[in-house]
Amino acid sequence: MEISCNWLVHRHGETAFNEDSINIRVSRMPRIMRTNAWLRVRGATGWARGRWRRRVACARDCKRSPPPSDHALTRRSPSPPRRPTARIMLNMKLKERLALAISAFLVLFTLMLIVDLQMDYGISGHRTPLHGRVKIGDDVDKGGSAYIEFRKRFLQKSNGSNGSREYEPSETSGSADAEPRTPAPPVDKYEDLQKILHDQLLGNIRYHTVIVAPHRDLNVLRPENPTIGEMEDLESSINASHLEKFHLNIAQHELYEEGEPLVDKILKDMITLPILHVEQKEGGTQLKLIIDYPNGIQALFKPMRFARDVQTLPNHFYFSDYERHNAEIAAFHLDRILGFRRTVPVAGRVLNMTTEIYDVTEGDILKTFFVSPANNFCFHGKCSYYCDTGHAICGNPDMLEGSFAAFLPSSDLAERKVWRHPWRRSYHKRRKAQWELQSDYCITVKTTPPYDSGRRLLDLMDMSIFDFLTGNMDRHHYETFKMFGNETFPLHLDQGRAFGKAYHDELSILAPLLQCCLVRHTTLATLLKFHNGKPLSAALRDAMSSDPVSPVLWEPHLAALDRRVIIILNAIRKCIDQSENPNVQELDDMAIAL
Ligand SMILES: Nc1ncnc2c1ncn2[C@@H]1O[C@H](COP(=O)(O)OP(=O)(O)OP(=O)(O)O)[C@@H](O)[C@H]1O
Ligand SMILES: [Mn+2]
Repeated sequence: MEISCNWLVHRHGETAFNEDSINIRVSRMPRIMRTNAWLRVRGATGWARGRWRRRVACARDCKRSPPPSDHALTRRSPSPPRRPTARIMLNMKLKERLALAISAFLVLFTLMLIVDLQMDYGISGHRTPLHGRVKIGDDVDKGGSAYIEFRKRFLQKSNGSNGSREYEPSETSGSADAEPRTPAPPVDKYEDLQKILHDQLLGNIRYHTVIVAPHRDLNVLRPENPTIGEMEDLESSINASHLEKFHLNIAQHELYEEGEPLVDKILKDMITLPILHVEQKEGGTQLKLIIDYPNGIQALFKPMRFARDVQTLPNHFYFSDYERHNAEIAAFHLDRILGFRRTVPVAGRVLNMTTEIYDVTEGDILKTFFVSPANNFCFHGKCSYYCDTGHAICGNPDMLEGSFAAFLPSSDLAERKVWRHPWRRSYHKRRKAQWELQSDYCITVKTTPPYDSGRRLLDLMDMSIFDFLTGNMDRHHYETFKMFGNETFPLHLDQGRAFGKAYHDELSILAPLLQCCLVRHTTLATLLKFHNGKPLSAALRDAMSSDPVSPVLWEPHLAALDRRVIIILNAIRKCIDQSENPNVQELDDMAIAL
């Protein structure tokens, strides 16, 4: 079986997948069987070689004299006459019969594969269909989540087939040109949701299964909220930089306080201070530079690669998408506007590549600088993705735009813990993650520390909303500050792959919210405020207008935000419906079946 799989997969040219599957199978066997498995593989090769030699010999001799076995058969004449097919089968040697059987099996298998693709249904159950349609979770919702139900309804109203929706430019409140548009006033004000919030504040609702009231939310209660400075017993000196002061002010429950004046000062520092030194950052997949300013201030630089209106290539997966510097800037402002305050300050700036990069760096990166055929100054650095001449970063002719993210405190001051995101994607073109296959996945997460108590699960709901708004599918890990233990906020770090598709709303990013049906009162209140008041697009546009590289976002991306707020509100409403009428899904399923 291992051999035939090997053959099949190689025919499709998928060596990596093949090696994986073979290794997994072999490594699961007991040691002695593993040896046998390999012997079988080796035996097969020897067998094939022997067969090839015999065929060559046969090509020389067979025509002249029939093989001895044929003579033997002709002598056994008294036996009763057989049907022609049976005779052919008998005349065949064992190995030829074997070969015929294998060929027949392969033809059948290929047919099954074709049928499988047509039906969009994985043969193994764990194999993702090869084309773009994504089947998420079981058909029947086992965990009381609203995911399947919501997706069905969502799709009934849309022309998409993959649990998400594609829009034509004319369909959205924004247009493909860069003209800002004011969206029409909302038809549905979500008064049902507003009423729940109101009742919660009045204390009329003590407990709600979907909306977590402020008096139950540790992010609001904050029984303790020490800062890094307090934990480490450090105070900033008079001549400390804004960034140092900012570091010491980072608290257990937020990166910075609402209205913190240091944030704007840090933005200004990163935009205006001279650049003293530049070095490529180790780790990560795409090129990033560490920028040194005077007074020990540092920033993480991501370069501009494309114009604002260049979207994710249709055939690119989320994990092979390029990073966009402007997504980092926009996500910082969005995080601040939404009141999360979990993203480091990020600003845009245009650099002179000669004096502000080339002249102040050293090492191997220097060897990657060149002048392009269009006479622009370019470099590509060294990294695991897109660091070659074909994907170089080029100035115009030597001026380069980029994002500058304030550096987090060093690990000497505040070590960070890296967590695998429970709803991380598979990062494989055909494999699915567990949450995509299991509709009651949230139950598994909810019962596993640190998601079984405290604020963490609610933080993931916020992150899912934040990422859905920006279209970021690349949330594989997240980080927290170790010194605060588990009861602390997760950083919203790395939004390089956000804002890639302005006309596509990727519903699967909302899976944590839809599978758990849980949201903070405060987060819902913020979304309703933008939906019924000044739209999120307008608030973000205003917030980013003072950035040196403004306009930071292409207008259709801003318009998408208002559209996505509505989708989130609908999702929350669906969750509430489901919690109040747990049998509603069964009824809907019956209705669909009829
Ligand atoms: N502002 C920052 N200050 C200090 N370190 C940072 C900052 N932002 C990111 N990092 C660190 O640098 C690493 C790489 O950053 P980032 O995730 O943005 O790059 P990336 O190339 O997109 O990585 P990946 O490909 O793994 O997603 C992160 O794991 C994080 O620990
Ligand atoms: Mn990244």
